Amino acid sequence: AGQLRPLPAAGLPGDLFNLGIASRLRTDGNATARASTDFGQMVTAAPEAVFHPRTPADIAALIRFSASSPAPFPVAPRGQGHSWRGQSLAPGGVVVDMRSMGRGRRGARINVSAAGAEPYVDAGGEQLWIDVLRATLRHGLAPRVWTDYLRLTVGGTLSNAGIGGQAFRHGPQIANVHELDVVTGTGEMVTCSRDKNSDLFFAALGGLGQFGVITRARIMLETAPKRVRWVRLAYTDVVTFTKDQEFLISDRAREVGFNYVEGQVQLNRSFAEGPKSTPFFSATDLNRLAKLALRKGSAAIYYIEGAMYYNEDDPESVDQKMEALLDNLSFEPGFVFTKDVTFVQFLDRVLEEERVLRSAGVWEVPHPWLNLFVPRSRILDFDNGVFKGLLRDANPAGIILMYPMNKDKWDDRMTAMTPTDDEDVFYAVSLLWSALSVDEVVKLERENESVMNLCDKAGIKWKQYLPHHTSQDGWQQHFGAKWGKITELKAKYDPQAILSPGQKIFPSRAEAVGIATA
Ligand SMILES: Cc1ccn(-c2ncnc3[nH]cnc23)c1
Repeated sequence: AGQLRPLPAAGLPGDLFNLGIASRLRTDGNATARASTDFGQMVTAAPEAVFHPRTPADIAALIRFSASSPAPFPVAPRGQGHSWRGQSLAPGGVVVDMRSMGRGRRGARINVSAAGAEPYVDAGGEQLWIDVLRATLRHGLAPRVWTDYLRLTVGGTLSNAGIGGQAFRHGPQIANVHELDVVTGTGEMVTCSRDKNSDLFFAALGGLGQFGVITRARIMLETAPKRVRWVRLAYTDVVTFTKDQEFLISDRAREVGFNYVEGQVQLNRSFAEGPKSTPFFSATDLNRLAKLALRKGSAAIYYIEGAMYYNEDDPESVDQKMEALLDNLSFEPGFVFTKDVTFVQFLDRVLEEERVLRSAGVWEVPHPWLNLFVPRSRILDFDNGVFKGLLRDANPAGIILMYPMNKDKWDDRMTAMTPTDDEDVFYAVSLLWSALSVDEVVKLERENESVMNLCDKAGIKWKQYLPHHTSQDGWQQHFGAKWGKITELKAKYDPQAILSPGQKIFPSRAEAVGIATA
C-alpha cells in the first residue's frame, strides 16, 4: 500500500519494475537476506528480489512475465523455508513469499466443507498445518495425516509427500488430496485432480515445486478425536523392535492398534552426553533407560512411539484397549512411558522440542539431514551397518527416526519416490542432525555420505526423502523409471525451467541465459 517502487535489481529485466505488481517486489538487502537461506542453513544464495503476492493471480503475473521474457529468471515459492539444502531458494531470481498471501483476511484461505459423507477443507498453499488444524477442529474434523512438525505450509509438505506416524494407515499427505490449484511455469492457473488435468495433479504431488506453485489444496478430513493416549515402548533388540512395529502397521492390528506409529533410535553415547531430560522423557526415565542399555550391552535403545485416539466419554475402554494391545508386544518389561494429552497437544508435540531448542540457541543452526526410505528386507542390515557400525560411537545432536510404512498406501503416479523393490513395507529413517559448530557441518555431511555409500556397497536400494542430489545422474537414479515422464512434464509445465531451481534437478534455461549474457 503506497509502497515506493523498488529500485530495479541488476539481475532482473528492467521492465519488470514497470508492471503493476512491481510494488509487491522488495529488492532491499533485508528482504533478500531473509530469503537467502533456509532452515537447513547449509546453503546461502541471494535472490535479486522477494515478491509479496496477495493472490494467486499475482503469482501468475510474475511467472508469466519471467517465462515470456528474453531473459527468464528463476522463481521459487517459499512458505516457512523449512527446506534443509537450499531447495526453497532462487539464486539470482525472485523468491515468492507465500506467507503474504491473503494477509489480513487469513481465514478466507481456509474453507471447511463439513457437510456430507466426505468432508474436506480447501486450504491455501501458504497456510500452516497448525492453522488448518485449528480451523477444521471448529467443525470437529481434522486432516488424517500429519507431519511431525506443524509450522510447515500445505504447499511445502505436499511438494514433498508429507509423512508421519498416521501414514501407515492413510498414506502420506499427498494421498489425502482431492484437488489442487496450481500456477504453472508458464503462468497459467490450473485446477487439477485425478479426473481433471490429471497429469499436472500427479506431477505436482511430491513434485518438489518443479511443475507449478500449489496455491490451494482440497484435503480429506475425518472426525477428530478429543484425546490421545501417547506411549513410548523401549526395546534393546532391533529384531523384536521391527517385528512389533510391522505388526502395528499390519491389517491384523487395524482394529486393536494405534492410530499413529513412529519410532526413534537413541544411540548409547547420547545417554552419557546428551540432554538430561527431554520433552517426553524425565531425567528419571532417561536414567532408567541408560541403565537398561548398560545392563543389556545394547548399542542403542529403540522406542516404538504409538498414539491411540479416544474421546473422554470412554476413558476406561482406552485403558482396556491399550492393555490388550501391549499384551501383544515384546518391549522391555516395565519400560512403558505413557502420556494422556489432548489431540492438539499430541499433534503439536514438536512445538515443545522447538521451544527447548530455541531457548538453548540450537534451533537456528545448520541441519545436515539425511532422510532415507529403506526396503523392509534390508532394515536389519542398515541397522547393523549404521547404528552398530558407522555411528556406533557417534553422539551428534539431533534425533533419529525409524518406522515402517505400507507402500500400497502411496500412489506411484505421483512424483514422490518410494523404494522400487517389490516389497509392501519400507522404513523411513531420518537422521535429523543439528550441527553445533562449522566443522560439525562438514563431519555430519561426510557421515551422511558414508551412510549412503555403505548402503550402496551392501546393495541396499534406498530412496531419499526431502531429496538432495548433486548431479543430474543422481536425480535420474532417484526418479528411475519415472524420469522420462518427469522430463516430459517439465517441458510441458515449466518449459523455461524457471521454477524452484534450488532443487538442482534441471539446469534452468534461466541460468543458461544468464551464463550466455554474462
Ligand atoms: C521427516 C522429518 C523431517 C523433520 N522431522 C522432524 N523435525 C523436527 N523435529 C522432529 N521430531 C520428530 N520428527 C521431527 C521429521
